[in-house]
Amino acid sequence: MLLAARAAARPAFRTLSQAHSVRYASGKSLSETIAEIVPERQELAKKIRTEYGQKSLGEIKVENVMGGMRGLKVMIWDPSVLDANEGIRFWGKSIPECQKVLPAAKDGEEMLPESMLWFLMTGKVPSREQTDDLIADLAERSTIPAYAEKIIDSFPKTLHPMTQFVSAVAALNHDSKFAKAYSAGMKKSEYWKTTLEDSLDLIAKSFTVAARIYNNVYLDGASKIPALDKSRDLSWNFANQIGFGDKKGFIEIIRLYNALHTDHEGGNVSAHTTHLVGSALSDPYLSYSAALAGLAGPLHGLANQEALKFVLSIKDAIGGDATHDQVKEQLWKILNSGRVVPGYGHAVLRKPDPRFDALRDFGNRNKDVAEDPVFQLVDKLFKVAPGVLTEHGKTKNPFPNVDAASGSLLYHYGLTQFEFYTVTFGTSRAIGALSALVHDRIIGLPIERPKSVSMESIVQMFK
Ligand SMILES: CC(=O)SCCNC(=O)CCNC(=O)[C@H](O)C(C)(C)COP(=O)(O)OP(=O)(O)OC[C@H]1O[C@@H](n2cnc3c(N)ncnc32)[C@H](O)[C@@H]1OP(=O)(O)O
Ligand SMILES: O=C([O-])CC(=O)C(=O)O
Repeated sequence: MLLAARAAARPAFRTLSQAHSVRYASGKSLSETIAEIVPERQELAKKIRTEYGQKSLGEIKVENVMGGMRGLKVMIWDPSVLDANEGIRFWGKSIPECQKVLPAAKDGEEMLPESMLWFLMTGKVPSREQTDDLIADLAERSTIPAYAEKIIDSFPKTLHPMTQFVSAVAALNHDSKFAKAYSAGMKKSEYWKTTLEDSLDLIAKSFTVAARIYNNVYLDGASKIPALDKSRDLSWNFANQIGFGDKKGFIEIIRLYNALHTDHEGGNVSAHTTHLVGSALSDPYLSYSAALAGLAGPLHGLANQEALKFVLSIKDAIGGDATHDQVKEQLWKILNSGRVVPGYGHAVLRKPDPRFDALRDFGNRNKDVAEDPVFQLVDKLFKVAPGVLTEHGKTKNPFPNVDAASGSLLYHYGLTQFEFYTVTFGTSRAIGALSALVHDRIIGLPIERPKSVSMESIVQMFK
């Protein structure tokens, strides 16, 4: 009776765009929901420009310029803000708050990257039905064109999976709706719409691209990839396509992993790169491909591969039951050799990363993970490394970041090829970075072009 009343009250089926035939049975599509907030976001941008345009957000010191611009408030990023002590908040909500309110899959408990995507794009928590509609919409977009398949299949197996990912995502710009509309004379006020279309296409296809790379590099090649099941979410299909479709725990960790890694405000290398390249009105594919190249650096996303490599090296050298003193010894070894401890430290955070906490909590909630010696070693490191790093005295933050835990969970479920881990990070980061890019276009941000100075000019200025 209730269901029938609800169905009767629903507006007619809507489509997200002319290009897609997915019906948003829940009512307004994602695009229509964003369109509703466009006037208020533009109004806010106008107010900020006119009323606060001449206010100062802080002083720029020479140490900032010489120190990677740390701490300078120099860009707008609306979907998330990072606090040094609390960690990330998405539109004001902490990770535990998001875990409470963002819908999970019908067959799972972890928040879905799709519900996080809706939230990041709109600032509104999606209903169960809206999440289902977005899942269906993305599923329709997730097939990759034959030319892109050919390109991916032509890569040598020895090419790092991230390099393959960077190249494949750039090549997808062949079908960019933004680039096509721009060259046909699209008005500035319309930019956000095709940016959104490209972003949703890219997000959906990135999972299929990632699975294809995995099959080519580690399995029997593309011809053996299971077909996409368009009734399922992106993480389920990704897991299924790389051979983990029957592992519920793996599917759930992939969902949580993808939801957690989406966004970390604007200053990190991958988010900032998307924003910077996008500011030249390069389309979302080119912008995000550049971001992936940054994510592939060992001080950023590649640290998750490096962190697991380090944990396994301790296990190989000493065994899973290493004592705290033995772990300490390994930490000093790496520090004394002049290397960084991967998975520890952060440019902004000054407390343990709440994403690390969420992943550790997942492990502790799942008995088979909690009993895994590799996961237990991660836990031991967490207890020992902050003290060692503090004694070492260099890093401003001796605590773990997200990369300290993520690899051990993937490894536990059998995804042992850690050179692939950053690709999974990349499927997730697209969701946050591209949500922010849509917002850049909504408020009409200009090309990014800060002023640089030479060292000689600094000496000249202050001598
Ligand atoms: C998803 C992410 O991207 S999270 C970050 C992932 N990266 C890592 O885990 C790699 C290890 N960590 C690091 O290299 C750093 O902590 C970074 C890159 C994350 C942050 O860098 P910064 O903001 O420059 O850190 P900070 O100001 O604390 O650095 C001061 C010094 O401590 C050192 N330091 C920082 N972290 C570590 C660490 N984990 N191990 C050893 N030394 C460290 C720095 O190398 C630097 O040394 P230097 O003066 O000789 O150059
Ligand atoms: O914020 C940063 O600089 C790095 C990071 O943790 C992320 O991008 O997820």
